[in-house]
Amino acid sequence: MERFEPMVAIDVDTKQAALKLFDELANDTDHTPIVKIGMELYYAFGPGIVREAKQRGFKIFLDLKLYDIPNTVKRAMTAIGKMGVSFVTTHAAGGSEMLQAAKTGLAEGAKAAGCPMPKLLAITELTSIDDRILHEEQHVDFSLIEAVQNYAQLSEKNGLDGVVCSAQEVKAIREVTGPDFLCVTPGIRPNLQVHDDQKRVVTPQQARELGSNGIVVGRPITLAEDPVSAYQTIRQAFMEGEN
Ligand SMILES: O=C(O)c1cc(=O)[nH]c(=O)n1[C@@H]1O[C@H](COP(=O)(O)O)[C@@H](O)[C@H]1O
Repeated sequence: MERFEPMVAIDVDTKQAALKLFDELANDTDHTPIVKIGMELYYAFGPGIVREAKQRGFKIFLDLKLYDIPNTVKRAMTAIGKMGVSFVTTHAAGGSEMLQAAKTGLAEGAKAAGCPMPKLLAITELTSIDDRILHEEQHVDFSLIEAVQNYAQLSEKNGLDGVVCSAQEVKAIREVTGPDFLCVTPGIRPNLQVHDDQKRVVTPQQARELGSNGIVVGRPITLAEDPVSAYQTIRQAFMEGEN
């Protein structure tokens, strides 16, 4: 099973804070994390922040969660495909036509720029959603696990490389998808007693045991007193199964 180095979500509000984290994390050259650039950094600082991360040798997970009509998603993905990033996200809820458009656009952009094709992942149900929100607010009649399984199947059928889900659903996803289909899992909390906006959480060690291909970790690293040491502890638990 393919297991990626942890993906560190650099969700910070200044360029200086982002560059500081890049520099600190780039120093551990034996275990370089994948850097996740999401909406906060990208909307504030644009493609320049992606270049800054690439210059330091990181693989980039550009997490912009595209969700729009197929034509708009295709064109945006074409632009993203030219950026030389390694992972990209869209929402499975956009449906098969949008998912295919995302893949086509991404491939066209990558080809035009001579970049490798990034791995295209679909968000299933955000890890901040629980059964109550799904039923009471979104009026979905299926269980969360069933909804996630459905989105995983839909994504695989439309040629995506994998999904973003909680590690809690990985086993259920593996029952309905092929062995190479990727499950990338945020909602990682080394201390499960900490309650915040994440609802479906597991420890790094549990994510490993549940068969996650890659963990996405933000605040447990970015807000730690020593982010590099927090990263190393989390990495070891996920990659080597030690706490
Ligand atoms: O696409 C994502 O990465 C994502 C999907 C999801 O369902 N839940 C989720 O938390 N994320 C991202 O993963 C990161 C989690 O950060 P922390 O909650 O601070 O560890 C954030 O950057 C989220 O945007």
